[in-house]
Amino acid sequence: MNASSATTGAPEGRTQGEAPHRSGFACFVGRPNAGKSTLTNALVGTKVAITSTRPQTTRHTVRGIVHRPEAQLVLVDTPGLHKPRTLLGERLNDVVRTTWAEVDVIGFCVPADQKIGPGDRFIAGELAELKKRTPKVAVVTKTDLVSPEALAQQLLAVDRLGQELGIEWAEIVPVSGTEGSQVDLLADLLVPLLPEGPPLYPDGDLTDEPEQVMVAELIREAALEGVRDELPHSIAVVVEEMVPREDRPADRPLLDVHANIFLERPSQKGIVIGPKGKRLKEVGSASRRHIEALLGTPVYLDLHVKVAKDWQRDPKQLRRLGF
Ligand SMILES: Nc1nc2c(ncn2[C@@H]2O[C@H](COP(=O)(O)OP(=O)(O)OP(=O)(O)O)[C@@H](O)[C@H]2O)c(=O)[nH]1
Repeated sequence: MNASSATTGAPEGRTQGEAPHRSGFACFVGRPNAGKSTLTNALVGTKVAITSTRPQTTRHTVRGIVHRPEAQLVLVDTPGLHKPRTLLGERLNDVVRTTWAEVDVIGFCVPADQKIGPGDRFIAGELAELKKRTPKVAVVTKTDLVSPEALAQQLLAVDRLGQELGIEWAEIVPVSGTEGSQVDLLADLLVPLLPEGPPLYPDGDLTDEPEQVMVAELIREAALEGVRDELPHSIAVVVEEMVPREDRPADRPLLDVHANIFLERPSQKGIVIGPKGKRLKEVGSASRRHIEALLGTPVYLDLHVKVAKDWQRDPKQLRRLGF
């Protein structure tokens, strides 16, 4: 495809074909809780990646797509890289490294409100080792939490970190995902780092993640809300079926969603289900609202809690649960 046919809708004042259309993949890396998912959502403008106040909740590679007249930026949201303790941990790290090797630009996220620590160094060290000369942009996140002076210090610290490790940051950009501040600027800076090429996805697509996986993530997010620290890594959600209810009038459709919440141990059931099933009901209604918003249709959600013993350590179970 030539450049001009891909730049339809170019802003006024720019003739078509002046700037070539660019498209490609970007991913944000950084320690758990660095604000990667929030930033992805802010860039895409809708809730696609899963955020949580708990670390390491993003398990699936969720892509958000930023559509611009002159460019298409596909965001690949990777799980936090961490020292593997279980088979699942190892797989997650493999997923992260594979993702890094495939993208056109990498955003290294460091929260503005925390000193650069061993976690950041570990990841930056891995980035420095990357064989491919993929451009790397340092993103200082959560700028709304700090004073301008503290932010300036953090920008300098990130610059120094790059020099120490031999990483040449293509840009160093401060942003706030929650406030949306400088998010557009970040997109503006990422776009020129993408290769020339036609759009990779149809206009209007926000993500190519299968709907069922996104629905499962929404349920998992609701199930994690407010539970003890030991649970997050023990919960997996599988959507077994999503079917439109038959015999519904065309103007009042209903989607039946059947999903299982898998836990590692029977003792965890009580936490998720709650007294007289109260918590599970709350999980159901909270996630149903999000699913309805995502899919734009009323949903009947049928949730079951099951125990899949030690699923994190069992390759067969991991595959069945989609890892
Ligand atoms: N104040 C403020 N909080 C933020 C901002 N970005 C993220 N947060 C919060 O920081 C926490 C972690 O954000 P996430 O976006 O889930 O972080 P993540 O890097 O994707 O985390 P993992 O999935 O664990 O790797 C959440 O509680 C967010 O609400 C920001 O710009 N400002």
